[in-house]
Amino acid sequence: MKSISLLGATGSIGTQALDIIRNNHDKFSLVAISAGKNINLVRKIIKEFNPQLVSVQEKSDMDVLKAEFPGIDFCSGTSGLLEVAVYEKADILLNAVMGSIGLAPTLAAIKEKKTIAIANKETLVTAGHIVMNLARECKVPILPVDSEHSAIFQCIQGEKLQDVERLIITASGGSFRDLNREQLASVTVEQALSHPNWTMGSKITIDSATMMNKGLEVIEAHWLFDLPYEKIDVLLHRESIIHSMVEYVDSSVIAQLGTPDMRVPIQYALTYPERLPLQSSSRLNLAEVGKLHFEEMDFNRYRCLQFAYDAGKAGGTLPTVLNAANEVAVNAFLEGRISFLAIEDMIEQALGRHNNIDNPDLSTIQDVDVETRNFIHSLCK
Ligand SMILES: NC(=O)C1=CN([C@@H]2O[C@H](COP(=O)(O)OP(=O)(O)OC[C@H]3O[C@@H](n4cnc5c(N)ncnc54)[C@H](OP(=O)(O)O)[C@@H]3O)[C@@H](O)[C@H]2O)C=CC1
Ligand SMILES: CC(=O)[C@@H](O)[C@H](O)COP(=O)(O)O
Ligand SMILES: [Mn+2]
Repeated sequence: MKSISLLGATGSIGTQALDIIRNNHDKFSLVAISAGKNINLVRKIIKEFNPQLVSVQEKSDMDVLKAEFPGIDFCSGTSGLLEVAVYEKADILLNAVMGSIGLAPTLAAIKEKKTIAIANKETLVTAGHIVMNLARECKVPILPVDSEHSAIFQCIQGEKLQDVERLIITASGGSFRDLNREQLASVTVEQALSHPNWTMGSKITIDSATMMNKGLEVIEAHWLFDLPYEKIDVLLHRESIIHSMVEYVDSSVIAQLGTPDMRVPIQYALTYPERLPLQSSSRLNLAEVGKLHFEEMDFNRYRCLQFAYDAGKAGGTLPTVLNAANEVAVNAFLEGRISFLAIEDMIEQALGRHNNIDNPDLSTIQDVDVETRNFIHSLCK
């Protein structure tokens, strides 16, 4: 039996993780959860899974829940995320919160020797060197949940890192893959939220449309697999059937395929190194799919991908700026305060004005994160 603490239990990844736990109650127990503001869903989760510790974003919500569920421990805010992350009865932290707010809980859980299953890519983008160094020091595994990284992880099992020629991360192209840059000027939030292949949280769906999601994933891959950016490529693949590939020095390419279903990588991270049958997963039928399509990435069309490669290669605090600027700009777009193309303009401005700091420590990263957010807020006014 593996005991799980789940950050972001009410989200897209969180609820799919609950599905896996629900279908394998003899293998997993959910001991602690965090949520944001979806209190009705928190109530349902408590009633079904009976976690012993629950954190919510707002103290007022916590007080309401405390009165309703006297046998459970509650906490709130950023300190609540930390408490859930280090909960003593948990073996695994599944980090499925959205944004770099997931960094501090991840570091705290690593120090407590929890195995980390990480969906929360922003944490690795903003401070990958700190997370991975600490994980190495504490001998804690960081298991990928992001579909592309899980695919790569599956493709490298039993292989040697020095035999890897390059990673090929696939990209669907997102909601606007058939639009040119002129057409992008007038797209709506509703259109942007309509991903062709995946149903996901709103922030990552916008990232997918700007191609920042792939940029974040390139940086995430750099840290997870310890490979230079020159060995990480992106390939447009409309169907999201090949979740990513690894090319080896002998020219062999190993790919991981499947229908787009995040429960596969979530479950693999939770069961690794074992596999479990996945209930009611739709099986891949390649004869039905018929054709798979591939195209080179156009870095002029998808400027955010170029920003991410540049920031990743430069290192230092630039990835922190990239991520923080993106989080605030995407939120402003979702709230209807800025246009779709303003997202990348603002990120470009934030990167352009930043004096990069080499090998930043945690407090430098936190300062740069706050400073960047303030800058983007000032642009959005
Ligand atoms: N969805 C997907 O298929 C994939 C997602 N990922 C990554 O996984 C992470 C989660 O994505 P996704 O599940 O789509 O996101 P969602 O927006 O669906 O869920 C986010 C979760 O985080 C909670 N949350 C948000 N802000 C706060 C906060 N300030 N304090 C506490 N909790 C908070 C939300 O709570 P509430 O809803 O209660 O407010 C919710 O539980 C992201 O990093 C994303 O990039 C990676 C690969 C695929
Ligand atoms: C499911 C998942 O892992 C997402 O990150 C997905 O990759 C988004 O798809 P695209 O960014 O390729 O559109
Ligand atoms: Mn992904």
